Amino acid sequence: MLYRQEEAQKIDDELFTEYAFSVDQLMELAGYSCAVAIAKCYPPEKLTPSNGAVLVCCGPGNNGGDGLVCARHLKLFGYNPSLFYPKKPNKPLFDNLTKQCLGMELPFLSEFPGDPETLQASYGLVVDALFGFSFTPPVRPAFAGVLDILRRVRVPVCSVDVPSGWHVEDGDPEGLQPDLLISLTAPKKCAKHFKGRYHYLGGRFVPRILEQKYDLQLPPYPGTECVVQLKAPDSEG
Ligand SMILES: NC(=O)C1=CN([C@@H]2O[C@H](COP(=O)(O)OP(=O)(O)OC[C@H]3O[C@@H](n4cnc5c(N)ncnc54)[C@H](O)[C@@H]3O)[C@@H](O)[C@H]2O)[C@H](O)CC1
Ligand SMILES: [K+]
Repeated sequence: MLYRQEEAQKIDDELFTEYAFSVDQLMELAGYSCAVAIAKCYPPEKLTPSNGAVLVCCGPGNNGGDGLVCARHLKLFGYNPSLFYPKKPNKPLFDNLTKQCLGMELPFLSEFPGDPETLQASYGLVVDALFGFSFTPPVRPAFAGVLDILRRVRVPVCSVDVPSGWHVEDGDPEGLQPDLLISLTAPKKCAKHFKGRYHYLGGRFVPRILEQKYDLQLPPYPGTECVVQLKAPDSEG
């Protein structure tokens, strides 16, 4: 079951109000599941360049927060993440997530690599945590250049929840084409346009009653896993 932007926002809101979760809690689980899905698809020892360098691009909303959490866990999993975080909101949640990353020796870039070639010479993977389910196209100028470079890089791009720049329901055929999509809570409608090799669902925190209310029909997570694979490359599937 694929769901609409408005439903995604309602479910999110209910998790915080009716079910009394805090944003930090859900963001930790969301970002952690992204790091786990990335580690399953691209083990650090197989990345080129061989130092496990990953560029994590974080946007101004909660999708960006998921990116900060994901970067921290990637570091613990043996990757070498750097962050690009040009528009940090002035809120304790994002201050703390930033401090945690700095405390774990993750560098923050002052400028985005100027072209796809420069980016892929230094990083074997990009995490796209720029925009999630609250994005409305077209992208504003501040992020247009970054999205254009991400659209053209040849290293795999892993998108958190929604490929950035895509309409949450209609996608964007000319836009970014990630190799991995990690849908959070439940896949949004745009996921039907996803053409990459790997699709995972993460954010294993949805109470059964909420799942039934929105008829999410979530696939069963295996055992104690925090992610479930929805699409594998043809050779594996
Ligand atoms: N319940 C869950 O599944 C959880 C999901 N999480 C993640 O949170 C995002 C949604 O976060 P939200 O803060 O609502 O919005 P976004 O991050 O998608 O973006 C808002 C941000 O973007 C700016 N913006 C919007 N449109 C444009 C545009 N056209 N150009 C430039 N900028 C734009 C807007 O001004 C805001 O600043 C969800 O996808 C998950 O990734 C949580 O982690 C918790 C649980
Ligand atoms: K994203």
